[in-house]
Amino acid sequence: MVAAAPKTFTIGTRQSKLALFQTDLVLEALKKAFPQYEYKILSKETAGDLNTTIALKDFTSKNLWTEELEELMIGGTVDLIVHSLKDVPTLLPSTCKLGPTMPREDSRDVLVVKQGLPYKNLSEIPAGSVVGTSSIRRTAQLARKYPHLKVQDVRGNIGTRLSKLDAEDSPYTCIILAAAGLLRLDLSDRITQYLDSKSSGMLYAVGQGALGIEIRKDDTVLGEMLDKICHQDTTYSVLAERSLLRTLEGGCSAPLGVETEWVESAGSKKLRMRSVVVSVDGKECAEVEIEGDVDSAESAEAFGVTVAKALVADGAGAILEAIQENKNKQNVSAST
Ligand SMILES: NCc1[nH]cc(CCC(=O)O)c1CC(=O)O
Repeated sequence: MVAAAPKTFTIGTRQSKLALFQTDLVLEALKKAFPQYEYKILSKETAGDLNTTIALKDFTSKNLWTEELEELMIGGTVDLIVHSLKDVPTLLPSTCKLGPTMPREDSRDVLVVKQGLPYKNLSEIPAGSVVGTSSIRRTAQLARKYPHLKVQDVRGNIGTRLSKLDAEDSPYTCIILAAAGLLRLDLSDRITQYLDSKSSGMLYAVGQGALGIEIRKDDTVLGEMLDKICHQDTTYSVLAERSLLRTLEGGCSAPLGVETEWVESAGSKKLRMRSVVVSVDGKECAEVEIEGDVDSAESAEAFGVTVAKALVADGAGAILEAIQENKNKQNVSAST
């Protein structure tokens, strides 16, 4: 009798350096916890990778980075997909789900100043300078806190954005990126300033810095395996953040910033969430800071809903509606 070949799990990923690095983190953790199985990687360029000319906010399909890999998973060609959680829509195909996730990298945004320029933080950047970002969240928060700066689109993966910034004829003085990408790619020397509520008033994107590990909904084997390699604090924080985003129905293009941290309060551990919704011109803003008892997936999601309601009570609903109306108008004119 020949022994049966060990079971093989195929991990789907995008092909960017960051995506492959993150996939490797999951692969190594699985290998260590479950050495009896084999693992292989299937990497694929997605629509989001291939189209770098259209501004992100103008894409109509929300599932730019995830859809094609999900189709492979539903078809059985891959068993799990490793995403940047930030790029994963809040609503998934009905047969897919996110599993528990691994420890989060630094979740903050960072300022990266063009090579050779002397500025050490956002407040030192001179009026009229161009900040590169394609994110409506970063644009809106910059307009609110740093109205003297201009914003211009910059697309491409992290390496491409850095070259666009440093090019001699570049229009940019600086760009804003996620710390996580730079840290994971060993580019921390490019970080000029970490941005957060204290240093600059800038909050990060829901899920930023965390991995999204997607599996088939009925795959109890992989679900239990991920339980073994997961980090509960991260899993609960990002469940709360994604529940907030889903409740506001802003989708991935909402000008919504968050900042979550675990704090000791009156002898118990609580999840503190700051959150902001800003109009694109920076003139309107809803902002809250709440602490909640979070000790299960359910209470994490309920906490996200609580924060969303508080934001709406502070005016977030009107800001998001105005953005939606504007989009609808643009779509009508574009299609006639
Ligand atoms: N939207 C692109 C994207 N998706 C994930 C990251 C970085 C890593 C992360 O946030 O997990 C980035 C680049 C960036 O925003 O700088």
